[in-house]
Amino acid sequence: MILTIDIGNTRIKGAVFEGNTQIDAFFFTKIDFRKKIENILKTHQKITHLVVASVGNIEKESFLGLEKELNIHFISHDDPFPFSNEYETPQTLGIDRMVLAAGATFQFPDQNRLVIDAGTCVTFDFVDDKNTYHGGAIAPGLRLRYESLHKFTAKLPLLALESPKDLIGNSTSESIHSGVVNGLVYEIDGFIDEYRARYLNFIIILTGGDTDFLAKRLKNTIFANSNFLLESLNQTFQYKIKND
Ligand SMILES: Nc1ncnc2c1ncn2[C@@H]1O[C@H](COP(=O)(O)OP(=O)(O)O)[C@@H](O)[C@H]1O
Ligand SMILES: CC(C)(COP(=O)(O)O)[C@@H](O)C(=O)NCCC(=O)O
Ligand SMILES: [K+]
Repeated sequence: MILTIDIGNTRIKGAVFEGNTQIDAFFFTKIDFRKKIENILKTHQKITHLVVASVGNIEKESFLGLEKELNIHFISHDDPFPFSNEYETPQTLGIDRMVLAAGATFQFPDQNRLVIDAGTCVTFDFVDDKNTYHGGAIAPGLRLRYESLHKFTAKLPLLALESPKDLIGNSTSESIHSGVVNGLVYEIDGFIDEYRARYLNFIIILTGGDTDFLAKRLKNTIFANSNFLLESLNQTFQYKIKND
């Protein structure tokens, strides 16, 4: 069994896989991280491998000692990936984005794919039907937009995510909700339309912490799967084992 861990800039997510079947899932905070891992290992004693994709600031030291019981692998740029990479700066490409591109390649063969990950940042990643990775976009995520409006102004309050009542915000709060939520929804739909002008057909996968909130508000048809990164991490590791 494999314990996959995705360390993002907001949250740490984990899932246990037996082959391709997910049998458990977790959220961690930085503080309870180590203890929680130890508990998971106790609950699932058949875990032999720990596979980590990190763009956050938990360092390898947090895993110290676990390598006695487990085979630990940090996914890196040097691992085999199922696409050819045309990013001009492949060494600075986020490992999470590489894993998402790999998952899209495995799960949706022989087609153009656009992966949208609505996490701390909203990332767009495009892999074409010849399995060439092109890159995409990095934009601020929902929570980050609320926080930046507050942080970089004198008068704007910090609000929790809420559905705007209308397009036209009739108060400070409603104006912020409209600007953040409607703004991001139009932005994502706008990006998809521009991709469609270049590539007639492609499938769209939406993932990340804001998946469910955004999915129902987009006009485009997408595959919504908030678990896509962890599934892709499991598949990327299995691909590595086969190709090593
Ligand atoms: N419990 C939660 N804590 C923080 N953010 C959450 C939570 N539930 C949903 N979210 C949303 O998830 C987004 C962060 O997504 P996530 O996939 O966890 O980010 P990352 O992978 O960058 O750590 C935020 O924009 C926020 O709106
Ligand atoms: C863009 C990101 C910050 C997204 O992180 P996340 O929202 O998943 O926490 C991460 O993929 C990253 O650090 N990328 C490096 C730059 C790049 O991908 O080109
Ligand atoms: K992201």
